[in-house]
Amino acid sequence: MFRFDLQHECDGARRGVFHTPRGDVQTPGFMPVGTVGTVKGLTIDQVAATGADMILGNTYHLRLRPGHETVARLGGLHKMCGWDGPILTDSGGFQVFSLGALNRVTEHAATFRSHLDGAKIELTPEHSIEIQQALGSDVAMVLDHVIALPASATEVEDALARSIRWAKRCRDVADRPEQALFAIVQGGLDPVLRRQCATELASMPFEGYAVGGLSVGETPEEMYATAAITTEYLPPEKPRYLMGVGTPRDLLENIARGIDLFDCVMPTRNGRNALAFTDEGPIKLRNAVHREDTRPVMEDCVCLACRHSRGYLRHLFNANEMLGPILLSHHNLMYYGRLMREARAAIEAGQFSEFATMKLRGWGFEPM
Ligand SMILES: C=CCOC(=O)Nc1nc2cc3[nH]c(NC)nc3cc2c(=O)[nH]1
Ligand SMILES: [Zn+2]
Repeated sequence: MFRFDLQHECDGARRGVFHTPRGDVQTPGFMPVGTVGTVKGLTIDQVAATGADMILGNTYHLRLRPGHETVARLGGLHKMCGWDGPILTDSGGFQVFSLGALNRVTEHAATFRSHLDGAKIELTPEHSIEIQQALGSDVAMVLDHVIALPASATEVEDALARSIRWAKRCRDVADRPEQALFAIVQGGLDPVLRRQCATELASMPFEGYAVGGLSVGETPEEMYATAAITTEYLPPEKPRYLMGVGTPRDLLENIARGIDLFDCVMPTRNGRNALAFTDEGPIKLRNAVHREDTRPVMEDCVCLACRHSRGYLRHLFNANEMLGPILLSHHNLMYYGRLMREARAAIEAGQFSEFATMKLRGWGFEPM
C-alpha cells in the first residue's frame, strides 16, 4: 500500500518517491494547503497544474465545518474536492493549540471551543483518527500536544511524553491499510529531547515521520539545527515531513538536512497579499514601482499571472479585484512546485549543494 523508495542522496539531500494507493509523491515535494477542502482561490485543476502530487486538509477546520460526517456523506474529501491524488490530513493538533480557544489538555483529550460558534469539542487521539478516517485521507497524522514557545524544559518534556502516549493510542485505532499514519516528533529545540522522541517513535510502526514543533517563532538557525538533529534519528527508509515550513530558503536548507515533504500556507497566503516569490527574492506588487512595469513577475514562468504585466497585477490588487489573489497564488505555487522539481533534478545529478548555493544567493542568502 505505502512504500518509500529512496533513490538518490547528495550533500545531505534525499531524492525519493512515496508510493500511495492514490498515486506517487515525488520527493522532495511541497504540499499546497487546502485548509477547508480548497486551496484558497484556485480550482483543483489549477492546483494540479502547479506540479503538486499531494495536498493537505485540516482536520480541525473540517471537523467544525462542514463536519466530518457531512464530508463522508459527500463521498469523502477526495470526491468532495475533486482531487483524486493523495491527500494528507493533519490531526488538528496544531490548530487546536493555535486557533481554538483551548479549554484544557488532560491525558484523555484536548478540549477546546470552536472558533466559529464556541461549541465545546473534545479531541482525543481516537476521535482525531475517527475524523481522518471519515475524511478518507490517504495519510493521517497522530494527535500531538503542541506547545507554544518559549516553554520551560518541564513543559516541553511533559508535552513530548504525552505526544508519544497519544501516538500509541492513535496507532492502536488507525487500522485501515489504505490510510497511512505518520508520527510527529516533538521536543522543542532541545537536541537530547529530540533524539529521545525520534528514537522512541522510530521504534513503533509508522509509515512516515513528521518533525513538529517548528516554524513556531524560532530563528531559522534554530529551525535548521533542530530539523537536522531530528532527521538523524529517524528511519532513513521512511519519508520525513517538516510541518508548516516554509520560505524557499527554508525548503532548500531543510532538504539539505534530510527532509522529504513540506507544507506551508506561505505561497498562497502571501499570494493573496500581493507578495510574489521570484529568483531574486520576493516582490510586493502593491508598490508604486510596479505601476507601469510591462514585465511579467518572472520571464520564464508559465503560470496564470506571468502572462500579464506586473503593472496589471498591481492594478488588480489596488482595485481589490478577486483576480489578483487568484493569479498570484497560482504563480507562487508554481514557483514552489518548480523549485521542488529543480531540487529533485539537482539531487539526481549529484549537484544539490551547487544548485542550493545558486538559488540562495539569488534570494540574498549564503548557505548555512
Ligand atoms: C499538518 C500536520 C499535522 O500535524 C498536526 O496535526 N500537528 C501538528 N501540526 C503542526 C503544524 C505546524 N505549522 C507550523 N508552522 C506554520 N508549525 C507546526 C507544527 C505542528 C506540530 O507540531 N504538530
Ligand atoms: Zn508566474
